[in-house]
Amino acid sequence: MERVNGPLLEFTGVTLRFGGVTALDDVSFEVEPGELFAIIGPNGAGKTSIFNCLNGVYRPQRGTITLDGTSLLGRAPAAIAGLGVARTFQNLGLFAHLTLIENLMLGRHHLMHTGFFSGMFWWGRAKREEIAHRAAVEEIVELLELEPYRRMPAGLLPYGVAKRAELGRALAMEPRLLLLDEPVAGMNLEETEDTARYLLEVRRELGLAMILVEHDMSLVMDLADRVLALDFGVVIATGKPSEVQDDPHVIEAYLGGAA
Ligand SMILES: Nc1ncnc2c1ncn2[C@@H]1O[C@H](COP(=O)(O)OP(=O)(O)OP(=O)(O)O)[C@@H](O)[C@H]1O
Repeated sequence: MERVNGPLLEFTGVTLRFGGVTALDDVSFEVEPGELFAIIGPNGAGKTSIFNCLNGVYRPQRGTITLDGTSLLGRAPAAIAGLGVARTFQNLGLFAHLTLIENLMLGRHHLMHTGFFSGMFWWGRAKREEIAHRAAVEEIVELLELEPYRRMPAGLLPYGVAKRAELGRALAMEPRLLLLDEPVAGMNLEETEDTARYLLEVRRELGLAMILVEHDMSLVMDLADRVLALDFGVVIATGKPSEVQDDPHVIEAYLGGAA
């Protein structure tokens, strides 16, 4: 069911428990189409748990999660990816022995209709499909300025380029919602600035909604349209970056964590 108006993602009243630990406590937020939405919070606040609920790895005990009005609850991760939710990982999720292009082509796997046997019998159709997929991948290579690394095995890519290639693989899925898990973790200042530039470029070119989990506060404040702050699984503030930054609960959560 495709809706014309309203938020792309509705995450409503979600509670997730592990034994005695409440990882998410009645968490609600919405993401609009094309919005860059950031989630911040100290270690253990529940940020990764939100991603894992969104992509079907965890099943919350309470609440609802819908993408364009379609419930994501109870669906397997592959099915949720098929509905248009892509994710990048804190630790790289590329296949080290495959080239950059091959890794990006794998990102399109769920979009391919032609299997091995139908490929044998419907050679023409399979060929046309392959060409269309390659063209889509080449557009991403161009957008992220990855041309010089096309044929390099992913395991040999410099760290910053490998992170960009992972972003490319997620984009190759043609997602409607992209989950970015600490995209600048382990990067130096130059790589961080490059990443910010590429994320803005992706947003401008593709108009894609993104949720960013990130510890680098200046990146969040520069890029995000809105920010949600969590502490011990509870939402303590939601709003524009400047509002959240000045919120006394947020300051308290961060200073408390540092003390
Ligand atoms: N599979 C699990 N089993 C048990 N407890 C878990 C599991 N996953 C998360 N938790 C707990 O849920 C809480 C939230 O963890 P989560 O990883 O979502 O936090 P986070 O904000 O992503 O932290 P970080 O910034 O360190 O990545 C923590 O107390 C964590 O120990």
